[in-house]
Amino acid sequence: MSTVTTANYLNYINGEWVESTSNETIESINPAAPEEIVGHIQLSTKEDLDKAVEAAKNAQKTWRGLSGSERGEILYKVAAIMEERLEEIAECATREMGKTLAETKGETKRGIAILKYYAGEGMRKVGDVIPSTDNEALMFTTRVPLGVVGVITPWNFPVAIPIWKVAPALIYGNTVVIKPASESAVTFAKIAKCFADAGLPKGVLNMVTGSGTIVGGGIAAHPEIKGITFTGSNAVGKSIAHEAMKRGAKYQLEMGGKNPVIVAGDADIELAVDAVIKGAFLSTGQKCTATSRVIVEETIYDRFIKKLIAETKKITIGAGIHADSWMGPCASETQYKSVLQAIQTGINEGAKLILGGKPYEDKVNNGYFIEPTIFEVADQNIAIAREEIFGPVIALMKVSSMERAIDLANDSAYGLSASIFTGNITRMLKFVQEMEAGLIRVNAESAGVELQAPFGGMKESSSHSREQGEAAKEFFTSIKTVFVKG
Ligand SMILES: NC(=O)C1=CN([C@@H]2O[C@H](COP(=O)(O)OP(=O)(O)OC[C@H]3O[C@@H](n4cnc5c(N)ncnc54)[C@H](O)[C@@H]3O)[C@@H](O)[C@H]2O)C=CC1
Ligand SMILES: O=C(O)CCC(=O)C(=O)O
Repeated sequence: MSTVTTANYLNYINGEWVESTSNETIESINPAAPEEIVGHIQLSTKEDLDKAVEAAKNAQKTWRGLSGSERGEILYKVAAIMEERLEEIAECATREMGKTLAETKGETKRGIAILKYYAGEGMRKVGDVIPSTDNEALMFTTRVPLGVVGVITPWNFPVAIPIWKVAPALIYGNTVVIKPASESAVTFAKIAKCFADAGLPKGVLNMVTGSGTIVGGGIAAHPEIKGITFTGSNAVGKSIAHEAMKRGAKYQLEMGGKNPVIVAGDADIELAVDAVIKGAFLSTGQKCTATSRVIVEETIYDRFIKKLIAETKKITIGAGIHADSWMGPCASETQYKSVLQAIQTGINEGAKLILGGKPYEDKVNNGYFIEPTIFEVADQNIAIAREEIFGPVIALMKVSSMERAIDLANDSAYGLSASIFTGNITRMLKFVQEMEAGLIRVNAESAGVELQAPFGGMKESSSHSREQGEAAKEFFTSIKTVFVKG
């Protein structure tokens, strides 16, 4: 294992590692041991951002002029370098935001697979031939990059999310300015280094770290940034949408979820319990696709709860870097406090706490650990049943019919992911038809998306666009319809 470093991580602008003009840095700390500084990152200024945007703009013409396969070759090299540095990147991500090493290794492998997928995309078709009503003409579509794209990413998937935005942006010929979340910026600096070491031309990818308002807000408002892709909270997502709309920029938002799992009377209880525990508590519940509401048919409710409690009690909590920890800490003090507050609100609003609900005491390092928490909820209007918590908390609800289960599941401002556990094909099909969610999962946990498939939500979970797979092309390019007459 590598030693902990308190190195200064610089911005990456125009192919150079540079300090911010502010001469100030922010500490990125280990949430499993908050005294430990993982690294110092730049507290950047608007001036730093402007330089990055200028570099990206200058690099754009040459970059878009390369063939897709030439751009793809570079992404394959980045993937190969990341493979060599997998342990270092995963370990850094675990130290920075707390999820277990098994999870960050899996996530880094996923990042590498995404790079390879989009490297291959450079050789795939970009348009269609469409029959013209004029039989002497040729009509077809082609696609062009947007230009400079701004990427604003969260801390909960410090490797996969930045890569699933940057890789498609680059392969379709855009240049990028990225602002990673401060809680995971050291990890992204290590990823940016892989791009640099793969020989990406200067200015094609630029990283500027710092405050959400100054750098993130600056990206949203910058007149030279033609597209913004964001994952994070609903409040910030909406502010980005307003800024982008004011100046006619394209935007794509992936935001919250309050993802339901329906457990029908005929469900395989063992399978459902296993999926609920993984969906709700892996990554300490800090996924937009995490299982948050569990809606169980009354005929199996008691058996389901008994098994859920028994299995949840087996969860081992501790620093993600230790192989025997199954669940790490919340990613930051802010998250820790906000989850404890949500639990208290649940108690105050009359939900029945049946397991957990307290900080998990870590006498050695005072990490931000919280026990896996399960509430029984009779009133679906209380906050714990409606608001995204982003922590290890489940709201359990009992229903008398599948109609009621689907109504309850749909009674949410969000619509990202939803699962059902049943062996009954009629129930499955009804769920597929009626559930208002971008990701429909049958006999599978609510989290865990495949990189080659479209990802995104309905209602307030996204800007109604989709990321990943071929869907990424829709955001990162503009279509041109070409009519040619000889
Ligand atoms: N959908 C998802 O995957 C995520 C959802 N969240 C939700 O958001 C809550 C708060 O987490 P935060 O880290 O504070 O999320 P956030 O939305 O504040 O941060 C996400 C990214 O946006 C940037 N940002 C912050 N303010 C900005 C602004 N005014 N303009 C442009 N960019 C800005 C941040 O620096 C970060 O890079 C969580 O409890 C969770 O409910 C958070 C992270 C990921
Ligand atoms: O479930 C997943 O694998 C992806 C989740 C995600 O994109 C998120 O939490 O932001």
